[in-house]
Amino acid sequence: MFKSIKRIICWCGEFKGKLYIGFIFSFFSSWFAAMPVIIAAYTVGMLIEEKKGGTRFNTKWIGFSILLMLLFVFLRFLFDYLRAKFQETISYELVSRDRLAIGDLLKRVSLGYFQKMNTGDILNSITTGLHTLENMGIRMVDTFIGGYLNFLCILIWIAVINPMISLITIASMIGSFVFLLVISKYSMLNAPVSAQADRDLTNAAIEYARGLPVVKSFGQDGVAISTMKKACSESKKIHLKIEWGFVPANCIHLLVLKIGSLCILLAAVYLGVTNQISVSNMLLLSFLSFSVFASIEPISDSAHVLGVIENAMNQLDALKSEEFIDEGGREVSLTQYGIEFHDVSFGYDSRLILNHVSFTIPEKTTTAIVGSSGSGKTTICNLIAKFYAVNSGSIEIGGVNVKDFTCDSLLSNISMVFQKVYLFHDTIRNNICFGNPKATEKDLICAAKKACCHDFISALPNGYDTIIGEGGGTLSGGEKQRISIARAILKDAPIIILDEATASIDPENEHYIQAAISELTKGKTIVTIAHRLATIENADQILVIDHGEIVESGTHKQLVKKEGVYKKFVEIREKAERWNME
Ligand SMILES: Nc1ncnc2c1ncn2[C@@H]1O[C@H](COP(=O)(O)OP(=O)(O)OP(=O)(O)O)[C@@H](O)[C@H]1O
Repeated sequence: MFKSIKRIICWCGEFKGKLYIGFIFSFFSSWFAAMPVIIAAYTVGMLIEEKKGGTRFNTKWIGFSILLMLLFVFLRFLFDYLRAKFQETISYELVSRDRLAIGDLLKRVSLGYFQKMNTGDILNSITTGLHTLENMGIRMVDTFIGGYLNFLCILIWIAVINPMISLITIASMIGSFVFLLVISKYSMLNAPVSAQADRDLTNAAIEYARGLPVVKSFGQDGVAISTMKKACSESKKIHLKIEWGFVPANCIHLLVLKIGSLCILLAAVYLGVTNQISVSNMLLLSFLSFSVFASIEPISDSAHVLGVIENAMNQLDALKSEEFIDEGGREVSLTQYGIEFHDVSFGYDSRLILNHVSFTIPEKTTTAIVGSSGSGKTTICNLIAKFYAVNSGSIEIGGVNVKDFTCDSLLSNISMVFQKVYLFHDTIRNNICFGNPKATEKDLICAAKKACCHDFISALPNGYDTIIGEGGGTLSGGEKQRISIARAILKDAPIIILDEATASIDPENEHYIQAAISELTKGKTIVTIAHRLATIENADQILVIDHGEIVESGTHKQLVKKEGVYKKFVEIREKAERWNME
C-alpha cells in the first residue's frame, strides 16, 4: 500500500511540490474543522457546570464563541479551497503530460511493436489507464494522506484530554488498517484480471467495428456480435465477482471503526460520570468520537482502486520503457539524398524476408522496385523510413546511416504515398497541411491544384473545411489518393517513396493520379513500388526482387534483353494491362 502511494507521489514528478503544499493546507483545514466542535463542547460544558452550581458562566462568551466558530468555519473552507487549488489540477496536468509523451513515444518505436500489441491494449493504456490515474491517482493519495492527517489532528486533541482514550482510538485505527491491507491486497490481485477483461472488451469492440463491412457482406451478424456479447458478459462476470469479494473486508473495516467510536463514547461518559474528567471534556470526547474516524472511513474505497491504479501505472511504465528505434539518434541535416543498401538482411520475426540485399539509388533518380507479391518490396520501403531496424548490414541516406537519425529528422526528408491511404477525421485543409503545418492558404491551394484535387474540393459545400470521416471514409479511393499526394507535395521532401496505386483505380482517376504523381516527383529521389509498365519503363533503374533477394537490376532496355524474371514480369503485366483495356 505504502509502495503504491510512494509510486504515485513519484509519478507526480515536477508537481510534487504542489502536492505537498496541498497536504499542509489539508492538515490546517482539519484543525479548523475540529475547532467549532471543541468550542461548542466547552461552551455547553460551561453552561452545564454553572447549572450544577460551579463557576459562573460569562454570557459574553456565547457571542464570542459564535464569532470564533464562524471564523474557524471560514478558515476551514479557505484552507480546503487552497488545498483543492493546489492538488485538484495535478492529475489533469500529469495525464496530459503523459498522453503527449506517449504520443511522441509511439512515433519512435518500431512498427513491430504494434503487431506485438493489440490496438485495444495500446488504446486502453492511453485512455482507460490514464483516465484511471487522472480520476483516482491523486484523489487516492489525498484521501489516504489527508484522511490520516485529519485523524492525527483529532487524535492529538483526544490525547491532550485523556491519553487512555487516545490508546483506544489508536487501537481501533490499527484494527481497521489491517482490513485496509486485506482490501488493498485483494485489489492488487484482481486488478490485472479486471484490466484484461477491459482490454478484451475494447479489442472485441474495435474488431467488431472494423469488421462490420465484411460481416454485413457475408451476412454473419450473429457470429460477429457473439464475440462482443461474450466479451461483455465475461467483463460483467469478472467485475461483479471482484466487487463481491471486497464486501466482507469492507464491512469489517467499517465495523471496527464504528466499534472504536462507541468505545470512545462509552469511555468518555464513564470518565465524565465518575468525575475523572470535566463535563466539557466529556462532551468534547463524545463529539469527537463521531468525527475521529470520519476521514479514514472512505479510505477503504481508495484501497479498492489501489490495484487498478498500480495496474494503470504498470501499463504506463511498460509503454514508457519500450525501446526507441531511434535511441541514440541525432538531428541530421542532409546535403544530398541518395540511398544505399549495404548487405541488408531483415525479418519481421525469425523468418528472413530480405537476404543480403545491396543496391544504390543515386539522388534525383527514379528507382522502380518490381517483384511478385510477398517478395519484399514494401519491406524495403519500410526499412528506408526506419519503421523497423535491420538485422544486419546498413542503410545510408545521403551517406549517413539511418541508425544515426532521429525518426523525425529522417522522416522530414521523406514523403510516403501509400496504396492504402489514411486520412484523419479532420478538415481537408488540416489533412493536406499535415504535410507542412506552416503552409499558407496559397501553398495549400497550389498543392491541391498540382495534385488535381482542387476542383473536387471546391465543389464540396464546405470546400477545404469539409470534415473527412475517420480514415477518409466519406471520400472515394481516387479522391483520398489525390489528397494524400497533395499532402506529400506540400511537404516537399527530397525523397519520395511511392506505392503506386493504380491497379484498382478507374482510367479517369488514373489519369489524374498520374498527373499528380508527376508533379510530386519532379527533381526528387524516387523509390516506387511500380505496377504500371509506363512507370517501370521510364525509371532510371529497376530492381527486381524475388524471395527477398535482388535478382536483376538495370534499365528496362537492359533487362528485357535478358531472359529473366523481369522479362516474364513484363509479359504478365502487358497481358494484364491489355485485359484491363478490353
Ligand atoms: N508486419 C509483418 N509481420 C510479419 N511478416 C510480414 C509483415 N509484413 C510483411 N510480412 C511478410 O513479409 C513478406 C514480404 O512482405 P512485403 O509486404 O514486403 O511484400 P511485397 O513484395 O510488398 O508484397 P505485395 O506486392 O503483395 O504488397 C511477406 O511474406 C509478408 O507476409
